[in-house]
Amino acid sequence: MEGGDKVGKGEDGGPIATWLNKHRQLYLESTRHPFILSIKHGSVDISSFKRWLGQDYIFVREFIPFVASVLLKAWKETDDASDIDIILGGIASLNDEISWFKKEASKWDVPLSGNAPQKPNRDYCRFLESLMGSDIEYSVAITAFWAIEAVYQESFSLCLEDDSRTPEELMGTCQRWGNEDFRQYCCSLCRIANRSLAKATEDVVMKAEEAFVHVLEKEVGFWNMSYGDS
Ligand SMILES: Cc1ncc(CN)c(N)n1
Repeated sequence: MEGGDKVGKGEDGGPIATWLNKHRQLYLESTRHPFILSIKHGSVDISSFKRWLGQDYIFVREFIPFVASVLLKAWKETDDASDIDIILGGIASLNDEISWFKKEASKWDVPLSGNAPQKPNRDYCRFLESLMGSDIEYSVAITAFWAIEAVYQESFSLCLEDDSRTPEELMGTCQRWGNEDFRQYCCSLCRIANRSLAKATEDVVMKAEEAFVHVLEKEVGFWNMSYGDS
């Protein structure tokens, strides 16, 4: 891992490194959002955090079948069986993640049932569903999967840096996605995506880049939602 590469950023010179530069402004908007910076600076409004927590639980419930669809595409299309092991590892950790959400929600008195998804969440989940179809190639789906994980990894690792003033009671949340193991997992997903893209047609590579941009846009919308009335 070259120095300076914080998250799996296509350090193996595949198309993802190119896209991260080409769409740098949007990538920064999604990974240094004011909501994340407010956690890092210790100025976060707890009602924003609680709104994000309730909405993210709804998102993760939709994310599980999406990851399962990526696993199925890997089984059908990949030439490297280790892809399946890595994606399966991601599904296993989602099982633990659901338990974490339930514990965290009860700690903050955030109701998880009867919580309606707000429009940015509904839009994001609809986008996930659009990627689950058998008409969507593995290269496109695995690129979106990497991007979704990488945005959270980079965002929450910001809140763990030495100069952070992250409130103690939010450290568990930041460590969940900001930790080194999750960064390594994102690097693995990035390598898988780059390897798949290297063998893809120009048209599929273009669709994967569009999916990458859509993920970044949906992530910005998701963070914005924590401010309420969206
Ligand atoms: C909106 C969102 N994006 C990404 C993640 C990380 N799986 C998440 N939990 N929620």
